[in-house]
Amino acid sequence: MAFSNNPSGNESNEQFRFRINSELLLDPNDLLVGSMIGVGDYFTVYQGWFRNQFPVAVKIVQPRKASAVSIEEKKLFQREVVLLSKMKHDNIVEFFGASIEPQLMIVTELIEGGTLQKYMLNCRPSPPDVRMSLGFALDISRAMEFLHSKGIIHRDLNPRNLLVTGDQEHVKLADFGIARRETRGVKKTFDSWTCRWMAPEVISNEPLRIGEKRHYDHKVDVYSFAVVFWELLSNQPPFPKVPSLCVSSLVNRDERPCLGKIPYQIIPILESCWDKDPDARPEFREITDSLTNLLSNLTPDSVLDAPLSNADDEAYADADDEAYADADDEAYADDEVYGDAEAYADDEAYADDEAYDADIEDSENSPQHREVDEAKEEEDKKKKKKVVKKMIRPFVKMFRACFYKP
Ligand SMILES: Nc1ncnc2c1ncn2[C@@H]1O[C@H](COP(=O)(O)OP(=O)(O)OP(=O)(O)O)[C@@H](O)[C@H]1O
Ligand SMILES: [Mg+2]
Repeated sequence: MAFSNNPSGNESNEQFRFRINSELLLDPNDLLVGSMIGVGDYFTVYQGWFRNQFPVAVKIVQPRKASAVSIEEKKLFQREVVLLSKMKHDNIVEFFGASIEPQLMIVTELIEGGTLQKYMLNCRPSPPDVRMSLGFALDISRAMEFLHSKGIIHRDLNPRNLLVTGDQEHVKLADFGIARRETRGVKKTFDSWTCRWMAPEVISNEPLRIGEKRHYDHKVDVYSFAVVFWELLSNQPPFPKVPSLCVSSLVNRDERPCLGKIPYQIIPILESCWDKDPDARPEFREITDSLTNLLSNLTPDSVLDAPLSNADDEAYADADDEAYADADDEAYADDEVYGDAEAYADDEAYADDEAYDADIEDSENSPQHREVDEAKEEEDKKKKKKVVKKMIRPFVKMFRACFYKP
């Protein structure tokens, strides 16, 4: 790939001097950049080769304005370079180097299994095997334990920022774009979908005095971990029926994702991790210990027990049906696997649409088309209902957002 415009060489460059240790910089001529593998808010990510020897991921800052990288973007880039270069851990994406010219780039190890979000979409409707979920949760906990030991809060822990290894055995933490040193942090802007993983103290709607900042600490990551862990066990998006705008008031009223299908042994871990009181949440060191114990007591035949509850079953069936599909649409808009996720969400609908069209065509051309049996009629009705649901979904979403009261 040819390097396009030179975003670091523009007027705002004069106002911002990079302070990146030269040891962290690599020679861009050693890089071969290939096809695109992901798009985030700040970066477009490409598969590449370093010195023709090993594959790498090349994250290139994508300026919001086509012509220039803003100072804000340069600061974020610099912050990510500095943080990532210090994070050497098996469950954190390995940093190889960065480049300022001809473009702002971060080069890391290539993780071939895609995001955890994509992995879970591919598993749906079932959750991953419980051993696999526990293993992934343990990987995440270890990465976070390491991060916190360095005094860093991630602040954006969600399945889009976790990558699955090529052998699908492990996950690694990626994307330090909004991580920061712990200083009883202040709120940062975030997109509405990611608020589903954010702790109540971060997304609180409580009014602030002028100049006052919202305070929180590293325990916000413990809350986010709990939501990701819950997702791994249920393979449901958090709060599928709730519009993003309303999640904040819901979690601040102590509502949490449904524990109906979660094994008994894991419920206490989730409940403590997403406790409203940050001080009541455990440290990752303790979570790592609990998960290690759980995993080591899990023999090949042992099954973790999930409570049986009809009410929960119904709730889930309901969520599976319509709201779940809504959530997928909403959830994965403007996401790097947007194509995949939308294809996934739409796949079913489109497959249904096509099947529906095909059915109508078949039945019209068939000499026996008047003899459609009851089961078939029922099936057609269901398909029509789905098509109508799909059509009115945007309006329903709008209504929910306007009138939703938790
Ligand atoms: N090391 C890697 N190996 C493989 N794919 C990667 C790697 N790093 C990033 N990606 C892909 O690129 C996408 C965007 O990367 P990243 O999250 O780092 O960028 P971002 O701009 O900070 O995104 P966002 O703000 O949406 O979180 C990831 O979701 C993932 O699909
Ligand atoms: Mg990201």
